[in-house]
Amino acid sequence: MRLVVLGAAGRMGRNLVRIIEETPGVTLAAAIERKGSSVLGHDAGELAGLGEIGTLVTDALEPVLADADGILDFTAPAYSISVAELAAQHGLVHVIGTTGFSAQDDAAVAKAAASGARVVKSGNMSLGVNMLAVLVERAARALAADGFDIEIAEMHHRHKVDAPSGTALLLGEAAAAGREIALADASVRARDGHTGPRPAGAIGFATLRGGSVIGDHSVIFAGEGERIELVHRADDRAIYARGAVKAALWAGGQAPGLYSMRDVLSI
Ligand SMILES: NC(=O)C1=CN([C@@H]2O[C@H](COP(=O)(O)OP(=O)(O)OC[C@H]3O[C@@H](n4cnc5c(N)ncnc54)[C@H](OP(=O)(O)O)[C@@H]3O)[C@@H](O)[C@H]2O)C=CC1
Ligand SMILES: O=C(O)C1=N[C@H](C(=O)O)C[C@H](O)C1
Repeated sequence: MRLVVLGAAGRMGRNLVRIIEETPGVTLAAAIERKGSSVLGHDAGELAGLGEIGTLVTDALEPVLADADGILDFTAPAYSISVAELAAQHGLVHVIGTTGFSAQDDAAVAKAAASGARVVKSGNMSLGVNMLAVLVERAARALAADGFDIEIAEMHHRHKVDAPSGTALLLGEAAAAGREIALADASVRARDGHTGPRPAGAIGFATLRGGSVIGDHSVIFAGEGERIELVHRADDRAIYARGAVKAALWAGGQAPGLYSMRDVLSI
């Protein structure tokens, strides 16, 4: 399967190039960066710490799509939406790891998936986080009648631009599904000043940013006199890149549509 990596010089882009190079059954079709980027013309393998692989970074996405099967996209929402439209036109697999989408952005991606793209979109492509989401949904369902409050805390590196993280929202959706409610009706995404007591049934979010933290997430079920904490800590961005490549290989065999990592992993 020939895969195009967008944002190839980014933190995730470099990991994607490394994982493609070591995974049987996939090859790097092109490495893309935006017009004017200082890395255009550089070897994508050099950027990824592999040495020369002969694929030079280019800003010309459309010409490479005719010879590609899929696109791996960890960039920014507006760009991911425009690429989803191209993926639909070319009938390609589009794996979207980008986070920070609005509801309107999500609708645009769903439209592209309904027009011919095979889209896998997830706030977190790792096996561990998607397994955690299964556990969170199960715990939220089992504890629904017992008055446990749900709080989701996340910490990421100082460069992260969106909050709460895509993973925190994915875990919030899992908790809401367990309680059979809509997350939008229950989520409390910020607290400041005299907030009053915690609303019953709220799903709260807390965001920390600093240093080089790759991604830590905790889902806390706080009851009367006891507390359950379900935690995932990422030690290496390769977990996301491996998940993205797995998603691309899986989506290649699916009908056009919008899929999640839980679909890919069958969990
Ligand atoms: N779902 C998952 O498992 C994971 C998701 N992510 C998400 O992936 C995204 C990227 O994260 P990360 O790699 O750390 O970020 P980086 O900033 O390191 O990389 C982003 C890359 O995308 C490029 N890019 C951004 N906007 C555009 C645009 N409009 N047009 C063309 N290229 C663009 C950047 O280029 P430039 O530098 O020129 O802006 C850069 O090369 C984030 O949304 C993050 O939350 C991250 C890890 C895992
Ligand atoms: O920006 C990041 O780094 C990450 N983003 C994703 C998110 O928003 O949850 C996934 C992971 O936590 C790393």
